[in-house]
Amino acid sequence: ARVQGFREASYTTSRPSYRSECGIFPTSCPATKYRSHDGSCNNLNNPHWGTPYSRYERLLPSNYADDYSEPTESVFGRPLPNARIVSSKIYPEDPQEDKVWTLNTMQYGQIVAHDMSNIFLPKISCCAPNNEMLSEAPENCISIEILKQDTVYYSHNWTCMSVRRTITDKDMGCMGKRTSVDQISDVNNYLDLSTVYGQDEASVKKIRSHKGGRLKSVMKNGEEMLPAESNSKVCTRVCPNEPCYSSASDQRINQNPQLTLIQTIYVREHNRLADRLKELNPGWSDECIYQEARKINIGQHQHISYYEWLPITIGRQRAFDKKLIYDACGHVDDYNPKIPPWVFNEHANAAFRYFHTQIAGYLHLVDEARNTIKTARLSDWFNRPGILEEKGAFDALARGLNTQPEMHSDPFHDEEITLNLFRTPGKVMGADLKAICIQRNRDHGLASYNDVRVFCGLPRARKFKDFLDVMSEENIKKLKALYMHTDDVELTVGGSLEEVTPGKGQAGPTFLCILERQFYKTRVADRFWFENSGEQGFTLAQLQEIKKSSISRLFCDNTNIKSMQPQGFRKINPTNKVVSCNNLPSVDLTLWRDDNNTWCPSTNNTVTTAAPSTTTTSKDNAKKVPVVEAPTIETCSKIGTKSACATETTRPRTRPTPVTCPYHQTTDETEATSTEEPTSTTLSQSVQR
Ligand code: HEM
Repeated sequence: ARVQGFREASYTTSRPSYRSECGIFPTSCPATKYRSHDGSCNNLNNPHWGTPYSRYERLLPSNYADDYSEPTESVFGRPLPNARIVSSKIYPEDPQEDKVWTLNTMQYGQIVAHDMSNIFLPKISCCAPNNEMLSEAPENCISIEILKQDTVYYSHNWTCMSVRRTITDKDMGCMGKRTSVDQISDVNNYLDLSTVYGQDEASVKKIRSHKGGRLKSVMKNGEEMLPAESNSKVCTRVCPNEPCYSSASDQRINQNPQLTLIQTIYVREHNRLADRLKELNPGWSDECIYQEARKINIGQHQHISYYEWLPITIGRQRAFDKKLIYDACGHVDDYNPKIPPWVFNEHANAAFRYFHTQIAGYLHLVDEARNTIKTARLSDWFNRPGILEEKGAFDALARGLNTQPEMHSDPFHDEEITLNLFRTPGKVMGADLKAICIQRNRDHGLASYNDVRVFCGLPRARKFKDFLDVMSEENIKKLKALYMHTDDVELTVGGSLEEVTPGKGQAGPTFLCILERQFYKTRVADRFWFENSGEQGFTLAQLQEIKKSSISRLFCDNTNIKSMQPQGFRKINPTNKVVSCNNLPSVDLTLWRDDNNTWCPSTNNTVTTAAPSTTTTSKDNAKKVPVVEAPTIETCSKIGTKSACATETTRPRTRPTPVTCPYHQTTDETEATSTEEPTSTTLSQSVQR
């Protein structure tokens, strides 16, 4: 039986138009069993913990060169090498595909990253020790014009060799206080699908349809898509009518097609859940259905993130040893109200970014037989999500994510992100993500690589050869050619050169040490964590259903894909063969049947017969309800070929486009020699049965 008496989660938080404090401070916390959208009141003793506009936490004290200088010299006054030069020497392109994991492993990582943090750049930049936000106070700002120029410079000029720094807190009004300030993240820190549901109560209002608990969506060519904005400036448009999706959920949603694809899948999943809950509980209100569907969706996301994705990323054994996951089907109840959920600056702005190494420059569009039918060049589609609305492209890209390998975790990076990031149509080059990441490390004054090594139990390197404990001689040589002293090596750079131990995660020891600390707190600091019992949690039987969710089933349920390998993060191989979607475990939602209509006591219990919706989710529903057909991008409809307004799509590549991906073949050398870890018990068992 469910505990009764909660109120529905609708309340306001205090958000002054002129923010003087970092974070959002709720005026009161309502008695509700649902999490808020901005993360407030998750921790009842510290209701502002985890809210947007809060500081990144630091594992180690900041390490700014000095209060006034440009971050082009180290804390010891020695000049630092130009970030773009470091990037080109340390992170050249040398494409090695990963032998075990699919591109979906990389892509899901970005979903997790965006859920947890986002540097807040415009206008406001830093947070003083007294929690004062140094931002809009005029005396602290140089001028908005300068900021604009800097933004332009930052966006377009990273390609040239004379790289300037990124916007720093010095620009933003923290001058003279560099050593004591922290940067700010503008999204809530909990792993709660805030990328889908938005960051506060105000933005979620724009995303919800307010009917049947659903999120807004539209049908286009028989596909459920996010509502597009016709005149949004956040996207690049080659054709005038290219869609651009709402930034009400997360401003980065349009950044690359595969990111948009997974976010769309999560919106479809919400609506699929909402439709089913409504069927089971016709008396539930819109609010009740919305909150329960959201809760299930987040539970599934947390399960997939921690039980499928995280063990690949940081190593299964480590995930168990560090109490990030449990070999248990029941509740875990490890919530610790004393631990704040803040994201570590060293995590978001160094360690977690390491996985940019896994990005592939070309996205495969794959048919149901797992043949690659086309490829799309990544830099043709930055901030151009319209590719997803091309006929058949959504499903083909979705299959591609689960078929194409991610790139191997090593210092090498695809030039699509080190030369062509955010390349605009007609331009031959774009920006350099790795140079940006190095500059970001400097701007944020992150503790040095050597200091973090010591924090993580490695000895301080006095000479470059002391790095030999975790790095190859060749990589040490590269560092020595660029840096004057071991203490000058930035965390971003040093950590990325550490050897990755096969079977023990996808990063070296220093980054793993940071990642494991972050993922521990992200879990135990969340009162609404899906494995917690209590009024806000799932019943034991429901939890066991949630634990059946998987990345593969998520894709099956929300695309037209008919078959999937059971472990979508793992490449197709003889022990992970493509099977009918019907054979994959699914969450039995009948456990959410509320015959007495007691779960949502404040619900208006009248059964409403809503007007036919113009939106729908599942394939079945798509046939039943009227559909709003949207115009297609006629002239841009041929992916990878030149058309009236297509971008330049080809550059000479040494890599041939693979033609087929024969999953049915039994010999797979890469799998035989791979260094993969033991498979997840739950998943592999369910598959083999
Ligand atoms: C095609 C894929 C990706 C692209 C194009 C991309 C691009 C970017 C860009 C442009 C930034 C902001 C850089 C700055 O201004 O400092 C960023 C930040 C970041 N990226 Fe990625 N990224 C991708 C995938 C990933 C993946 C796979 C991960 C991790 C698994 C990741 C983790 C992060 C993190 C943690 C940040 C900083 C977040 C924050 O602001 O707190 N990214 N990325």
